[in-house]
Amino acid sequence: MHSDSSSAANAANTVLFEDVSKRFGAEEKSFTALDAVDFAVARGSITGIIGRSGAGKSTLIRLVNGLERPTSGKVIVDGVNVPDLDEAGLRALRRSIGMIFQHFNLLSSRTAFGNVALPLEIAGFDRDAIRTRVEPLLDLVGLSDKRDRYPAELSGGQKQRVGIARALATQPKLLLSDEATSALDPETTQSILELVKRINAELGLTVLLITHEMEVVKAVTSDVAVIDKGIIVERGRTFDVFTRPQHPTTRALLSGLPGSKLPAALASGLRPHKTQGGRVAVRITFFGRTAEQPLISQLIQTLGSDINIIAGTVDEIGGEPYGSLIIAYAADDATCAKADEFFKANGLVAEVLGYVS
Ligand SMILES: Nc1ncnc2c1ncn2[C@@H]1O[C@H](COP(=O)(O)OP(=O)(O)OP(=O)(O)O)[C@@H](O)[C@H]1O
Repeated sequence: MHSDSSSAANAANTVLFEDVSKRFGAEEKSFTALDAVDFAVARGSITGIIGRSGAGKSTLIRLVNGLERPTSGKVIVDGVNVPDLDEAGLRALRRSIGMIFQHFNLLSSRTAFGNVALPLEIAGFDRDAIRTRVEPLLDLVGLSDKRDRYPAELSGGQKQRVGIARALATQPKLLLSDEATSALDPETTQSILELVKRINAELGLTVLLITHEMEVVKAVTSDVAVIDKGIIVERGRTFDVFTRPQHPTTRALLSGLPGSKLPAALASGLRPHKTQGGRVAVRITFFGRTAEQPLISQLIQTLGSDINIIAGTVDEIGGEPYGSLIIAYAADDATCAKADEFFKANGLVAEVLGYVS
């Protein structure tokens, strides 16, 4: 029974963390970097891990390629528990995992071609086999014309493309990305993310990325986990987590996203408590089919009173559209009860932001 369910879990997931804890330091002064983490990275997904500095993101990723050992629990990659591997097993594991980094980690003495070839040389491929493998990879990342350039002659985006081609050289099943776009400008970030998405779709590669950039998670990931002080506090489909964040840490991390900030005039006028004859400001989020219905005119009819539309945005998360609208209406109990009933009946997520006079 148990082995059936675990083999099903291994088929569906490239990485499984089972009750993983990691403590650093001696017993009495030890520091818990990861605490009872249960988390799966679905095969073929682009999964993001977000969290504040020091939350445990890098530790989590270092457990996957065996650079750290868990204090307890299992880290299963493609059906194999990484802490059980010997040196030869770890070398084979690392060949099956590609990794890209914030500062690219290219060898300055080698050309683009030479950097991509390096893991193949280490794995013992001959010159012809290396050329056959490297040239299509340089082509895939759009750098065929830069094959003989040294890193110093390449832009940041081009260096990261070399890093991606190098990560793919040993035909890994899993790509780990550690802040890979954090040193790049927004436009270059966008083009690197497009490349990661293409690789994920065309090669069926599972991608696990850690980042502090919420825009990156929003643009490319299908799934996300939020880590806070070593504990996974929230996880799910990126669309669900980003449109309906439950945990205060998630809300705080997402508050920096464009569109989630309140217009300055509204923010300065918001009060936490009702005032006599005042109005309530509410953010409504629309998804899927609800976005297509004439909900505002229906709401006006339902409430029988005027509604101010204060701000609105339409956006996309992981390719799925959603809209958000901030409105204000009379804050008396009867109107609020009717509005709540309307939101519930129409499957709308409504969040009270505060009160305005
Ligand atoms: N080798 C180590 N020895 C002792 N403590 C460590 C060690 N490695 C990490 N830590 C601690 O574990 C915690 C988690 O570190 P980690 O690098 O995983 O965080 P992070 O979320 O990746 O942070 P950042 O975004 O700043 O890179 C931190 O408090 C860190 O100081």
